[in-house]
Amino acid sequence: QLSPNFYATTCPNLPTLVQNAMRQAVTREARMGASILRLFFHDCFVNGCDASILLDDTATFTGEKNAGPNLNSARGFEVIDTIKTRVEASCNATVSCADILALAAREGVVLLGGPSWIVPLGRRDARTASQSAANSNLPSPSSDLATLISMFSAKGLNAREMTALSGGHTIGQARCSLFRTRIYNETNIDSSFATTRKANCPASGGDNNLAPLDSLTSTRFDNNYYKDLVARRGLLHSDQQLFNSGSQDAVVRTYSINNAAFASDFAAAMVKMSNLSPLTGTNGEIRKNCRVVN
Ligand code: HEM
Ligand SMILES: [Ca+2]
Ligand SMILES: [Ca+2]
Repeated sequence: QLSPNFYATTCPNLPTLVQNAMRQAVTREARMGASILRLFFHDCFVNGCDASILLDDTATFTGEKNAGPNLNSARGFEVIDTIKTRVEASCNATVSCADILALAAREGVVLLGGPSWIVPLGRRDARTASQSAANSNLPSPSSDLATLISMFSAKGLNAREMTALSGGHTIGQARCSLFRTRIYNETNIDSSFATTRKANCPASGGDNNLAPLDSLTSTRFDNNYYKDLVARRGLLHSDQQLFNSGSQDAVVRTYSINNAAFASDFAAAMVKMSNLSPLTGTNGEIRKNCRVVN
């Protein structure tokens, strides 16, 4: 139902506008490519790719930004605002925030050296958001493999697609509070890796100290994340679950030695995720400002 050509006549320079703004943002801070990718994931898993995550809370509206997985964690909203402002200047009241986020996520990945894919377009923006769905539909870093598989399966994504999408952790950072238990209490971890991470993540305090999700190339979209998993250097409990004598070990091994296989599976799974229950036709709206309903 979505189509890559949706704005071909109504906003032909849309891809260029998004690309240029993302290039500026990622040049300023490489991590922004990661942050925008994560925003898109957190949008799509909560009532579909409808830009629900972009809505600000107000006195009378509870959105998703303060849900557990997003609070003090989701970032990059200003970049989406900048893109939206430029797109409105060029194609007034035409392009949804949901489509801008989908395009920006791809650009971030491409700018950091990852695969490209064709983004289906024509999503419209939600007039609602759900903090409770954000709390219940997004996986936690303490999730076990069975939970990860079932949460992705609930979104129509199989275990292999879950493992490929988790490769999003080849870029970006995580806070100490979310990996402390892993580095202090778990045994399926490389001991020198644990020691290194403990230096910037004390047993108590330093909750917001950051560490790279990929130990070597956190600003490069490559397959090193899977090499880390094979070496038991997964940062999050949920990461190492993908390589812990379970059903995904073989897939992780394949991706760890075959970047092309990872890149192509990741791209295909991103397209699938980007099709999660979009609002189309006359449903939803084209928001003027991504932070508020019209
Ligand atoms: C499989 C289940 C997943 C879990 C449990 C999970 C969990 C997390 C956690 C806990 C963080 C760090 C947040 C913080 O420190 O505040 C994080 C960061 C990140 N996640 Fe995931 N994630 C999952 C899947 C994904 C997927 C499917 C993608 C994208 C395709 C993704 C992309 C990212 C990125 C890029 C970052 C870094 C963001 C930044 O540096 O701003 N994650 N994730
Ligand atoms: Ca959503
Ligand atoms: Ca990497």
